[in-house]
Amino acid sequence: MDDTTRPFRESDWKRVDGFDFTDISYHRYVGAARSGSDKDIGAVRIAFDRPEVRNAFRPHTVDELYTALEHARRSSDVGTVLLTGNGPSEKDGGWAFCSGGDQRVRGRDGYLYEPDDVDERQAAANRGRLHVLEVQRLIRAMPKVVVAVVNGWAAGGGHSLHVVCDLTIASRQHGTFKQTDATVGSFDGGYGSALLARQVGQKRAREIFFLARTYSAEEMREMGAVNLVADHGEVEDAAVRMAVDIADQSPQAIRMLKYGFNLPDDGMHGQQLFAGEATRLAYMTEEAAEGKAAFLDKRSPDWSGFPRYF
Ligand SMILES: CC(C)(COP(=O)(O)OP(=O)(O)OC[C@H]1O[C@@H](n2cnc3c(N)ncnc32)[C@H](O)[C@@H]1OP(=O)(O)O)[C@@H](O)C(=O)NCCC(=O)NCCSC(=O)CCC(=O)c1ccccc1C(=O)O
Repeated sequence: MDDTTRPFRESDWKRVDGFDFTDISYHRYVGAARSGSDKDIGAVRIAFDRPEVRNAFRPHTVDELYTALEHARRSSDVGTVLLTGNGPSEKDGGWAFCSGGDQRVRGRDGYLYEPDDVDERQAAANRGRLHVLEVQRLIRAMPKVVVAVVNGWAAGGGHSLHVVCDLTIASRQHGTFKQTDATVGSFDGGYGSALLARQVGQKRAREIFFLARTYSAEEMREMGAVNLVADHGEVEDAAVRMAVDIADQSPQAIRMLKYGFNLPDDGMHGQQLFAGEATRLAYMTEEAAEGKAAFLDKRSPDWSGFPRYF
């Protein structure tokens, strides 16, 4: 197969209206015929769009990424988010998922907005930022399946983003993993390392961070941090096929499963998300409706019709 084939089939996607992004692209899947499904599979594609710097993110990129992810989170007809990087670089043909924080705009207290991006009223709040961690939390907390499509380098903070996604598909020819945080004096001591250790084991995770070596897609699959390796031109097709399968599952079951998987590692925040969804389900029962009705009727609730299940 020709490994320079582009994975992004533009005609199968429609740009999501209402946004004027510069550093990312945001599309909705409209290629039902090619996906093999006759229904809307509820998939969106969010891609870093800075291929000339291996899709490194600056604060403005992170803002846009957060905005698109939050839009996807709030869209009740979206079930799967593909997160990837546009490419290749026009400079040298290199492919990247994401190479982490843009080192050119790193200041002494975080990453700096460029002057044109700074809202004067918020100038003080816009000083050094490390808010890709907010994006990590959003990916973790959104009750949709987020699939990292690693079509090139996943380095530094880009490596951490793939780790925090629910599933990862990687390009056999170009998917390359390298945790460079420590090389540049950074460290993701949160999800990027702890969750990686859950995925590949403590010794392997420490090796990946402490040695900052380069790993192929196949090596990462063998270690357990990648679900599927596909030929470069087919990585996005493989991700769409995952979205087709996800669309066949109950949205409620997916929500409860994602929060159930997160719960042991996410402490009370994980418990709160799981419990919130359990509360939503409870509200849908006659039993909960009786509690509300009794309050509004100014009478004692009558629980006699509701068994004490065990
Ligand atoms: C990714 C590489 C291994 C790719 O190597 P190669 O294919 O040889 O390409 P290059 O020639 O190096 O790069 C081409 C071109 O791109 C520029 N570039 C690449 N990466 C970056 C970057 N991160 N920032 C700025 N520019 C970049 C490179 O300079 C070249 O430009 P030319 O003008 O053409 O020369 C390799 O590129 C590489 O190692 N890149 C750096 C990876 C890196 O160290 N990233 C930062 C890690 S730290 C981080 O991401 C912190 C993020 C964060 O906010 C955070 C904070 C706190 C906790 C957690 C996190 C978190 O990690 O999420």
